[in-house]
Amino acid sequence: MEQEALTFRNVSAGYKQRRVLDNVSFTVKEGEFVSLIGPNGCGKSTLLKTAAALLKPLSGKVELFGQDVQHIKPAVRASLLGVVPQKIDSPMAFTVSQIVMNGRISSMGWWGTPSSLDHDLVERSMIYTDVLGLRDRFFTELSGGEQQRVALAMVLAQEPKIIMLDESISHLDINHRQEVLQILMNLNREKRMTILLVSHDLTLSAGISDRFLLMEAGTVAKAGTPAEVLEPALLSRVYDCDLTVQQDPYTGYLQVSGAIDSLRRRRKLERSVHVIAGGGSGIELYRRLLIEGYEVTSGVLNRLDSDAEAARALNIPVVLEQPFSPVGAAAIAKAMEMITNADAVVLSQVPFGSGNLVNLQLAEEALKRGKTVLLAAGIGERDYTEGKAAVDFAARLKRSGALNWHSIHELVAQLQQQLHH
Ligand SMILES: Nc1ncnc2c1ncn2[C@@H]1O[C@H](COP(=O)(O)OP(=O)(O)OP(=O)(O)O)[C@@H](O)[C@H]1O
Repeated sequence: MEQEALTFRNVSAGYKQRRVLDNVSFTVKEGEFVSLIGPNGCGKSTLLKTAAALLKPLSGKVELFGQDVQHIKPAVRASLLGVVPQKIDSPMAFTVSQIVMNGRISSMGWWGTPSSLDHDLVERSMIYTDVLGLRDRFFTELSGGEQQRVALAMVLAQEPKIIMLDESISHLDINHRQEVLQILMNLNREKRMTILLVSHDLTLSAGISDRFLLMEAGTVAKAGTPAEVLEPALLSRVYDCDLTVQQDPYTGYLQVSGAIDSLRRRRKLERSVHVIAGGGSGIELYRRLLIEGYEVTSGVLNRLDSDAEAARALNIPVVLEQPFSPVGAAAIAKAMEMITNADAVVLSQVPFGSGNLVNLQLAEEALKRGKTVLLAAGIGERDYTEGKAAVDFAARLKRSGALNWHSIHELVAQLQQQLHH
């Protein structure tokens, strides 16, 4: 049976103020080539740092070849695991060959003298990664792509059993990217080296990986073969945008792409959306609706609300009311005018209290005027009114034809369907 190279058992981990990984469990078997994918900030680098014992789990356990990674001595760990980070900060003026020789330090000790084997491994790694010509240059003076190749050379010189690469091919030109991937695939096939590659190039990764781990907000949303994970509905949800997956009829390779058609088509849509928000819940809606090409209006908002500030910065017309005072008739009339001019009304994930319940009345009026009304789902968790008035209101709105939305991607699709067909 294949040995488990890397195993996360119910691992939660993160930084002082912020828990990032939430009860993550998965296994990478020895000899597998796995791509770790997921949107910016979902926790891929944090996962690698936890695997490399640079971060201690808050709970759960990380095992490297069956041993708790926290209990493995650093020198032994270096013989098992090499990490090519996103970026290396070299504090001192090291030359390229000195940096690559660092990969050997754990096996010879800080004060040890490099043996001829060490020199051979360093030389070979530099040849493989095409950095031999840079050997006497200072690392800090290299380009981003050259630095990435040197970092890989250092890890290759380390001769670990598993290599983890954190977007380490992102700066490489197409030629060097192919070469580095070829090196990784050769090591994987010929030496059964286990590879865990953080990648944003889903198409490329699909062609070279045995399996994908798809992360979403600190959890593993799905693990499986590329075909199992590259599923348009799942990807569109996790990346919160429209993605398509096609299979090349000749090679059988999967290709993931954003909707280029809709990008090319994108122009002013001549449709307007009124957003009812508050407390910062409107900012992402404003951003996405403007990018999609809608005219946006918003309100009623409290004058000091962060959404009011964002709307001002984005030139979005808003109806404002003084803070700490009930919404007055003038503001309500102004908002109603905006709603009458809008094609749709979107309610954000704003919490409701007695002070802003009037916004739900505005939505009700919008429905009466035949507007499309889209309501963020889960109002029950955001209802701070007495007697759950907002929940009752939302139920009434739904009975009158309001639609629910769960993600901005879904909201954009619903608007498209309601307003453009
Ligand atoms: N040193 C740190 N201290 C506090 N928070 C951090 C630290 N490093 C990362 N984070 C936060 O942890 C979350 C996950 O970050 P991480 O770098 O793991 O994401 P990622 O999936 O690798 O993203 P990307 O695709 O952008 O590289 C982010 O919200 C990030 O801001």
